[in-house]
Amino acid sequence: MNAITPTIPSNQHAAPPAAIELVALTKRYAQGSPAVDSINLRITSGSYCCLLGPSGCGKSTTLRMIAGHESVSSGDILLENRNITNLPAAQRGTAMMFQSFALFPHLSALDNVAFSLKMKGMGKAERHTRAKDLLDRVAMGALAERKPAELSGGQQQRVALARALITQPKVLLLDEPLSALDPFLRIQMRAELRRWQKELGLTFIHVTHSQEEAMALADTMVVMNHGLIEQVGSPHEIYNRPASEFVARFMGGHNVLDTPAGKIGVRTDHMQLTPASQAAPEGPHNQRAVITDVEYQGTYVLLGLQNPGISQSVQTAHTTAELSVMVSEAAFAARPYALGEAVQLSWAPEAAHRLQAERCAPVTATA
Ligand SMILES: Nc1ncnc2c1ncn2[C@@H]1O[C@H](COP(=O)(O)OP(=O)(O)OP(=O)(O)O)[C@@H](O)[C@H]1O
Repeated sequence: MNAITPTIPSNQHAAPPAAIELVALTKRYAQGSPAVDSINLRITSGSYCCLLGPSGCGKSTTLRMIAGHESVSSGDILLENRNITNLPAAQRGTAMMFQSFALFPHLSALDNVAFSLKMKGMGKAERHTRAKDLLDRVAMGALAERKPAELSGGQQQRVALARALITQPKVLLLDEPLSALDPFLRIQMRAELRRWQKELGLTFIHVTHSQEEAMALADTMVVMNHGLIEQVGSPHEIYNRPASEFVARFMGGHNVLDTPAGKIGVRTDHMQLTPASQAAPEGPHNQRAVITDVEYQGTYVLLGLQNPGISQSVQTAHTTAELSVMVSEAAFAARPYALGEAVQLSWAPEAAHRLQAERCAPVTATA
């Protein structure tokens, strides 16, 4: 165990209690950049926290270290101020729910849920009573005798949740729990997960690569990239004020524009289009562009645009960066734009905010 005693700032008493605190947590699998690079994070008790980021950013490694399924290279993990860094998984007060649910195929739903109590030596009658109570709680009591293969994906997920809860964890860890489900069921089960978390009042830490899933579920989103935390905030904060170019691009729905003052982000639905013939004088909050793509999306039309006047020979990844503008269906019907049409793009100064180009140091973050 590392000899780290977390320093408690004098104003900390005002902060809500942390269920999980990561202190300079690092995982190094081999030479080179660490998979998780000295991250600091406090996850508020009773909150729904989503760890989000592209493949390989270190989110699953972080979750596995919290669960005790992966050793820590350096740093500490505290659960309600108790240092659990080197405790065995079963003694941490966490439980894990996996992507594939990992149910035993030969056991009934009831025996799957009761399994860990059996391992602890609890008698059959008592463990079955406790397992049945939990199955009732997730509306699966009537199907308690069925095997996993006789259950739908959503029902299996409920059994997996009951199985994770039987150990009475303080923190439930969920590793891509919805990715095995079809898109309709995924949205339904997403709502159930959120409801369960609120009803149980537990801390959920949910790993996902889906921005939409994280936005729908999280009280707090933690966006990771290359083993570092890029930004921590509510879905509204992350979507409306992405801190860096990476977060703006990863979350989508934003244009990243080069200005003399540096890079700025503007939401695609916060940009206005004007036909070139009615363009205002060029200024810091507008730009010429040409329509290169028109996509009908139902409630809105997504227009792809490119800066004009850049010959093919000088185009680079930097200069060809595409822009998008989201126009309501009604506005597009009133004034449709055609491919190749020259326009002026503009935005209100308050719709733009500065972006950091890249993170160069780990942030201290509170979720
Ligand atoms: N057991 C391992 N041995 C060596 N390297 C590993 C191991 N597990 C993960 N890595 C590496 O650590 C980095 C982070 O992996 P991790 O699985 O945490 O990423 P992730 O963000 O969860 O990605 P994904 O969404 O693809 O699961 C990656 O570069 C990965 O290749």
